[in-house]
Amino acid sequence: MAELPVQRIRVAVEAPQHSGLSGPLDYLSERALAPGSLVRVPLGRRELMGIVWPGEPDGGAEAAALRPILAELDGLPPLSASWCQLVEFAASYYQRSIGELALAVLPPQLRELDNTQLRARLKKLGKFLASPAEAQGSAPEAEEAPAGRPTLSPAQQQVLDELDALLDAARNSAPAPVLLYGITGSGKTEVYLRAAEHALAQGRQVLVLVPEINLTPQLEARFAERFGGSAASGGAAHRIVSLHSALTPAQRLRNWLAAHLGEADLVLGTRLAVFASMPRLGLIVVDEEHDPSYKQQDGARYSARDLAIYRAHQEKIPVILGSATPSLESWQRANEGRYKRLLLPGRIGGGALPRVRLFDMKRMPLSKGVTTALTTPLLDALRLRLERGEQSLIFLNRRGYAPVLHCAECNWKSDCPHCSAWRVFHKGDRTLRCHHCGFTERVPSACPSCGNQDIAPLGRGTERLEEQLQEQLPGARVLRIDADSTKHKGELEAQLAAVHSGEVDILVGTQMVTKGHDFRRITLVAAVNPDGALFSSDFRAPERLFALLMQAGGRAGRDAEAAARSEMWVQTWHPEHALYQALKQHDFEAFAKSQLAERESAGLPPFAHLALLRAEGRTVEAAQGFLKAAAAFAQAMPEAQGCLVYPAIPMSVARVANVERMQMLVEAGSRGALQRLLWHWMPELHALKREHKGLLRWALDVDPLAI
Ligand SMILES: Nc1ncnc2c1ncn2[C@@H]1O[C@H](COP(=O)(O)OP(=O)(O)OP(=O)(O)O)[C@@H](O)[C@H]1O
Ligand SMILES: [Zn+2]
Repeated sequence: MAELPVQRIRVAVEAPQHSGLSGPLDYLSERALAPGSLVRVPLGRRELMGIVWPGEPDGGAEAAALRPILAELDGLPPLSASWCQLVEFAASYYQRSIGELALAVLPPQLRELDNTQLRARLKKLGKFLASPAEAQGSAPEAEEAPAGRPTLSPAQQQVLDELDALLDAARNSAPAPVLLYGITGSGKTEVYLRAAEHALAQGRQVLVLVPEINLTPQLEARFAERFGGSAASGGAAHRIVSLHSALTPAQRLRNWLAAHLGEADLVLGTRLAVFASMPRLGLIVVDEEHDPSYKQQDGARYSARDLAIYRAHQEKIPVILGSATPSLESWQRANEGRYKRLLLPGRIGGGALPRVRLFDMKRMPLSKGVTTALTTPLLDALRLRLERGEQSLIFLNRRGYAPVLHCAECNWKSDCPHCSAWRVFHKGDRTLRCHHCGFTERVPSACPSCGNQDIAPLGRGTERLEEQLQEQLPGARVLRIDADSTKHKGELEAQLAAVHSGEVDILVGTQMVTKGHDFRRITLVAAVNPDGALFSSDFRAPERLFALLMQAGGRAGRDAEAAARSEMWVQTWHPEHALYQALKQHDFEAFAKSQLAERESAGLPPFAHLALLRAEGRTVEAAQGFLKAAAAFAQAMPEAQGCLVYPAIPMSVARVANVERMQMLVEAGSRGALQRLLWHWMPELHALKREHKGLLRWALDVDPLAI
């Protein structure tokens, strides 16, 4: 038999951008392969997974120089054209190579499989799917018995009607993104559930994004209760899977496969789930859309929220962004009419938002034996809750016992030898720990510098607050929830369950506990030390603080019956600050308006577009030298017209693990102008890296969140 002519096939492989291989590579195959198919190919001396990529092969190299595709993973339907397009867009927008991004967003285990292993996995998946649908993972029991489908509040009904109208009007075109602006406890989740029901009824899949892993169990439980096939859901079972980084590699692959094969109807996940392959996708929900966790902080620094909007547009499906404190980007787009703003103005049950009280620390009497966080009025308020059998939440965004240990004799402080930061005192395991590089030592019994026995903690973290509460309020059941208390699997779920079931009187925690949780018994939320963010050099710090405090306050009075006596306390040295004044009125709109006016006059996002170039070197000079050369090159580029390159400055924590870190901001009036500059600049940066030997790493962050 005559040999078939071999063909060129374009394959995306995981070659990092700096290798200079930015696009897919050509390989040879004896038969045509559908775009989106997974294949194994040689690259250098390695053999890797690749994805047959849509589009014409490069055709550059001689066929004789090309290598053959080794195998095709034939048990799976190919990734869809729109999935490939999403990846291609993200790679281009965030300046990464297609192959790097495409492979990085697949479940890690998938990349390792051969055909035999894949078949075994699919068989296992089949068994899993045959088992009765139940939430995957450890969804907590809902506290109250499921009430089935509640009657919608008039506001919820109106939102859903408007949503329907929007979809009707947008037949065959992409509906505008919906910004669901609803105060805390207004029933946004119920709106997501109904919108999901609608999509599921049409045979479509639904993707729900949440900012943090620890919010997935709660949401999963609510979706499972509604759609998981229990009596309350009316019997029709839908498969729900989650996708986040806390799953085992095997679970992640299984859930991904379930979505890809169209077997899972609902996918709940964190930012990485925005890349889930979902052939029947019909709705995307982004809960707490303002949350900074949607931005990936390394590798391809993508914003899952922004990609969700792109994906919805491309697939012509609705996307709902929900928040009580929308990001100023989204808020501005709604102001401009590009997003459709839908409003849930009141709490379910008609309860009020907690009364916000600002306590001026300058006028606070210092109570004996208690440092300033636990002021007399706060202790009284806590006692009152204890007497009434209600819960309180104290929010302090700093974990550990104290941020620094100090010797009053010689002024030694527990700095980290490797970072420009203090090591934090953790009393529980008697360590000094650097939260930047992880360097950990046992607490010295005397000052390492002068031998003084009397070294003392300065300041306070959650651990110390917990201890002080126990001292001041003996008998109160105090529980701390932060990254330290929840290191092990299952701890957070157990702790949250204890709060829900009323085994806790006072909850102390970092921002971990302020988000999303539907606590029913809290009537007092106190922020004891929030001022730091008011004076940050990051222009987004006030926006973040406002959102955090609104969200924290939103944990109080969620039960309408208790709403009237619910309070949010803010202990501050600056009660007159505009941010707190807006908070006092629960006035997000006034706050947004004033922030947007400031941003506009200062030429900051959303009125300008930013990229941040970061450089790391063993010395400041190495990092700076690279950035200076990069700036000089940019300034000479015709594409940089209308763009501004700022001088390089050290990052806020300049040295981490003995590496000096610098950053340089680039600003442009439009997205297009910024993208043009970056496109021409990137190849030069790769070349510059080779010239600057002292440079360890550089990275580009498009639309950076933390500056
Ligand atoms: N129509 C309704 N009838 C009765 N209860 C409802 C209704 N809609 C929502 N709820 C209940 O009200 C509570 C608050 O709703 P939900 O958690 O959806 O609010 P949210 O807006 O998402 O809050 P947050 O932004 O604070 O997380 C929940 O316990 C929910 O079950
Ligand atoms: Zn360190």
